[in-house]
Amino acid sequence: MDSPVRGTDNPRSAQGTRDGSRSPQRTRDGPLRSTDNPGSSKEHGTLAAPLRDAGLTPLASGRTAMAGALLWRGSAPPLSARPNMAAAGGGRRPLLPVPLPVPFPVLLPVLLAAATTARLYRPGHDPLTVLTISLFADWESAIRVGVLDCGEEGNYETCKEYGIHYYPTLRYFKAFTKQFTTGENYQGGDRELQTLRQMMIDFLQNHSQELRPPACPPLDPVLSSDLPSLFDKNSHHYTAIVFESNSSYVGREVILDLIQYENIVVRRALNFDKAFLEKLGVTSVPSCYLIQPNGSHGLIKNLKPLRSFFSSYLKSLPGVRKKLLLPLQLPAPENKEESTEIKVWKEFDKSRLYMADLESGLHFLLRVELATHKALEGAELKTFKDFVTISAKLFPGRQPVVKLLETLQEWLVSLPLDKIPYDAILDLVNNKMRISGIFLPRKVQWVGCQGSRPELRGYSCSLWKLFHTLTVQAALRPKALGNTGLEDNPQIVLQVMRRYIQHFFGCKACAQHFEEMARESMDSVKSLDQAVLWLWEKHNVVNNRLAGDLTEDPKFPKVQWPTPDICPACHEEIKGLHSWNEEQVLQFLKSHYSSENILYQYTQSQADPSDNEQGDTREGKDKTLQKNSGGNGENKLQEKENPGDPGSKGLEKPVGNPGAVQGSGKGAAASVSLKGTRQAVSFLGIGFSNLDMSLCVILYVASSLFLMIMYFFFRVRSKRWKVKSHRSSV
Ligand SMILES: Cc1cc2nc3c(=O)[nH]c(=O)nc-3n(C[C@H](O)[C@H](O)[C@H](O)COP(=O)(O)OP(=O)(O)OC[C@H]3O[C@@H](n4cnc5c(N)ncnc54)[C@H](O)[C@@H]3O)c2cc1C
Repeated sequence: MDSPVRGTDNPRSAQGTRDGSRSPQRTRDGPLRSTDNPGSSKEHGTLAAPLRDAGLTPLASGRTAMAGALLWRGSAPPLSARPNMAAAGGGRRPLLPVPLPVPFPVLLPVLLAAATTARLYRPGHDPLTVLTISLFADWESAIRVGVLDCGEEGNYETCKEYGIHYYPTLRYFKAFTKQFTTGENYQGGDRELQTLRQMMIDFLQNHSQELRPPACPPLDPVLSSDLPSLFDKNSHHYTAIVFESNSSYVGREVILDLIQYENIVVRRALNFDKAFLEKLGVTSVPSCYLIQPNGSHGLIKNLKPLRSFFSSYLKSLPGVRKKLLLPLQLPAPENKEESTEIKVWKEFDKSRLYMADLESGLHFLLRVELATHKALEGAELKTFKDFVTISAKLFPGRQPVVKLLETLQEWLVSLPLDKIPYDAILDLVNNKMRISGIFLPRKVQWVGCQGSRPELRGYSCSLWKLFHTLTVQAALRPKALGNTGLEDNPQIVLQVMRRYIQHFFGCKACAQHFEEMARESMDSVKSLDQAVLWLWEKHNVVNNRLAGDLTEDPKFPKVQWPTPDICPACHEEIKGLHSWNEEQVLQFLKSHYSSENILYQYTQSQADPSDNEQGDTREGKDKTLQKNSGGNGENKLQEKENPGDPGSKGLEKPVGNPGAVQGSGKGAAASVSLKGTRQAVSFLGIGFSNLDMSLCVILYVASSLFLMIMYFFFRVRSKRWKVKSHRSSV
């Protein structure tokens, strides 16, 4: 048999030909190439399995992760990455987000990859999901990878707690971390798989010796002086030594690839001791030298000097086996929720605008995207205020939603603070003050924005629709922004959108692209009509760029919009070339994004029992967990109860009056300092928190005391006066 190992019995007599040194190889191979992780295809028939295998047990299952080492609290690569995964992984099923918290103490190092269902990342650029797969297989006893989907309702609070603003975000948690921490941010320049692997190795190596995870073998190179001891004939296992340059990661990757295998020890050595290397016949690096259990040894030849080649060769050695690990407690398959979601398809008319999409977008924006910011100040606060102002004035929504926006706007205007904790805003959005007549549905209900898979479309679609609607409304009602300080600026909606995307939109790459377009031509917009057309045109530029991209929903291909079937007059042909009739396009946009074109089907009514308790997501967390364990989401519940119920389109009239709203604005202002209040007492339709009640009591006691003091003061005075007048009369 032609073994690639050319044995020599004595390393000191080993000869080698000098064929020039090779620089360390860094694999640029695709993350899912079978050679990258030979075991992966077998071990990861589905992507759900690796997560469960890794002990990343969904909290919903109520079970703990393996050895209690790890629990994840939230989810994932932009679910955006999921379709990519499926494509890149040759039919692998999408990775499931792991809706679990990182528990403290953390026993093993953990890499948390947070992302969102906003799925705004291009396939090749988001290796996180891929990373989790390739690492789960072999590195898991040294480091685990968890994926948190910040677009998942049950994870909103976690993402906020961990301060995840952009996607994907990578956080490291060192082993044996006892106290709660939001982890170390990965600040790396790119998110290429190879870079991430190397970052993880650096992270492991930076663990202090005593905090190094027990299963993590030494990653430092063997000293030249210690090398001869590795040739000890009495060892009963293989010893592989990867000779490499100082900057190479191949050795460490191979070490980690083999940690779950018995009968083999992998070490790395640097190529400093040239004379010794020569004796071993090592003429180039990286090279892999193998010492057999019987003491014979030699350089492994005919192998490409790549990590994957070294690893798979070593794993295939006779007697080298994967260690038997204790079977994990596997949770029940988690996917029910998603598959149910996909099945319940809502029929819709693509020529209409659905309020459910706009409200769901607002809900996501206010309760998820912005809520990950602990406080707003400076430019962010200004952007938020302006966004709320234009929405309050222009959003063609149901009365309770508009009232909510108006209340929020008045409250923001009335607050003389430079910095506002976002929790205070959320209290108002969640109507903690129980102000009658204000209400924003708390659920995502995509209709015209639903995707053929849950990770497609959704929020980013609704955000486009929201801003198109706002530009059109501004053009249709030019006086709407009067007295707001934002009037007389035809670019105002676009500018607010630009700043919103810049400061808050989770997809940084998208924000960058949008900013480039804005810088290029937004200044040229001179009228409200031009603003409508500018956004339409730029949206089509984005559509064009993303056409054929894996983020594209096959059921909703990226096309130049509006298509001839919904607006034939928008299209013209001049000398055989397509051209837009912009006048017609403007008319079409003004009609498409007008109030008259909005359908209220599938909107959630205030009477929805699940919305009666408008607690914040912290309060909802327990409920969410219960919900998750039930395996079905609220969406589905609602769909069952209200499958496109036209009755739900009722435009709820606000129950309260303007006064109530005004008063509540002040009440909400007080809530800035009312963090932590939980229970509320309802009186005359207005909610009072415990703190409110305590303040009332204090005020009551204080005024009673004041009255008593005044009483005694005047009594004493009048006595004195009587005595005085008595004396004078005597
Ligand atoms: C500001 C911004 C920038 C983005 N940049 C990127 C990026 O760089 N890379 C990336 O991968 N993703 C980006 N996205 C996301 C991407 O544009 C889509 O939103 C996402 O892929 C979902 O696509 P969709 O099929 O739902 O249609 P979307 O493009 O989201 O469109 C939503 C709906 O708007 C209507 N519409 C379509 N075109 C127009 C138009 N020209 N004018 C008016 N209405 C229209 C249609 O009814 C369509 O269904 C960005 C999103 C936003 C909001």
